[in-house]
Amino acid sequence: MKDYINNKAPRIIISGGGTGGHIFPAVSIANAIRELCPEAEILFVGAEGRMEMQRVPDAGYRIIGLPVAGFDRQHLWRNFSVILKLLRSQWKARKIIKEFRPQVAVGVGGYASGPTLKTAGMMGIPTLIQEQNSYAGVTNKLLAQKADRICVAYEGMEKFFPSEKILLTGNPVRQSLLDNQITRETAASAFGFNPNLKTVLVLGGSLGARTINQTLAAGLALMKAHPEVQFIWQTGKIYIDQVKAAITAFTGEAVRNARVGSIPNLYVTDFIKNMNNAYTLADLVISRAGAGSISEFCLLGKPVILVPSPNVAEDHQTKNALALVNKDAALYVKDAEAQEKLLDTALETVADDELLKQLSINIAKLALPDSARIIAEEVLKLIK
Ligand SMILES: CC(=O)N[C@H]1[C@@H](OP(=O)(O)OP(=O)(O)OC[C@H]2O[C@@H](n3ccc(=O)[nH]c3=O)[C@H](O)[C@@H]2O)O[C@H](CO)[C@@H](O)[C@@H]1O
Repeated sequence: MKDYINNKAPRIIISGGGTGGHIFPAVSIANAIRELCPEAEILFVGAEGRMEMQRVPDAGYRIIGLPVAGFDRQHLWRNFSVILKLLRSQWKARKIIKEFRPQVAVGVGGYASGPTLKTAGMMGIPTLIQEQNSYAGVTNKLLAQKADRICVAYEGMEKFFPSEKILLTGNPVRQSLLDNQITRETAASAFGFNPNLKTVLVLGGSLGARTINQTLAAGLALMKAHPEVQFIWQTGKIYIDQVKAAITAFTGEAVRNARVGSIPNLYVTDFIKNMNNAYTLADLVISRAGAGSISEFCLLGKPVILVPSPNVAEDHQTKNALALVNKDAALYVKDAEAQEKLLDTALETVADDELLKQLSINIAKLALPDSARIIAEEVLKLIK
């Protein structure tokens, strides 16, 4: 790597955030840069008050927050304060860039990345953007003209970006998920579960999913009636109290340490920190169709039922999901049909070993490995 950088420690800004879907790839890219070039200085720039302000320092990196906020696409008249925040953020980004003097800036999407990447581009600093989804986000589309390199995870992204800048790298996934050596027994004991029973992992993405939570809350009796299947249910931080209240209303018991005495096959939590345990134990996953989650399912060969969120920009989760469903690599339940179909489909699927095996084989074919390292190399190449 030294020849890229003339023996000087490279300084790199990584910007983006808002949800885990942008933050986790950013941290993976930073780790891969550190691995290739341990002396690299890396500074994150995110949005004040958002998830990255906690998760990035947890991962061992410094982050500065901008007062940036997302546009309200439904009520345009409410955006006056958003424009002011954007101007203040651009001014602050300029100050950060002048002080830190990065040789390259990396944008991982989300409105948090807009001011820093735009300012870096205007100041003549090379930029690389990473798009996780099969339908490009608005911030990345705006940044694309000035970007030097655009790393994508799906084919056909020429619809959104200049084709000569595109590189198909896949989405970076936390390395620890791929190096996982945990046994099924150890994983089961983390949830107080039996390693010999089938397990369904229910994920709502980094923030949780209302429909999936409502569906499981309405399906407590069905889960209780199937003690041969264990459920790990991740609700998201904003829904955990509602979910616990629904469980208590059904059982008459409080949820203690994620467990309920009268439904011993259920584990409920707002967020799973150790995804290794959860993935090791899961025979089937029910999930939103966030791009990062999908990349993990592909790399780990996990059979999955996707329930795309209908509330995301340009319905991009449905497009992410269909890219797999069209190759028989995942099952698909529409958000509007979840209440009616989701739990029954999950119980039928998890009992069908042949189907589980086929789904696992088909989804594993779509994996794009080594993404973080490939992107890190591209970042370092941009340093003149
Ligand atoms: C509502 C919303 O705007 N969602 C977007 C967001 O998804 P979201 O933030 O949900 O992100 P992804 O599905 O891409 O990734 C979620 C990440 O969180 C991790 N995880 C999840 C649950 C948990 O308890 N513990 C845990 O560690 C997963 O392992 C995964 O690494 O960014 C994605 C990538 O741009 C988009 O495709 C999604 O549409």
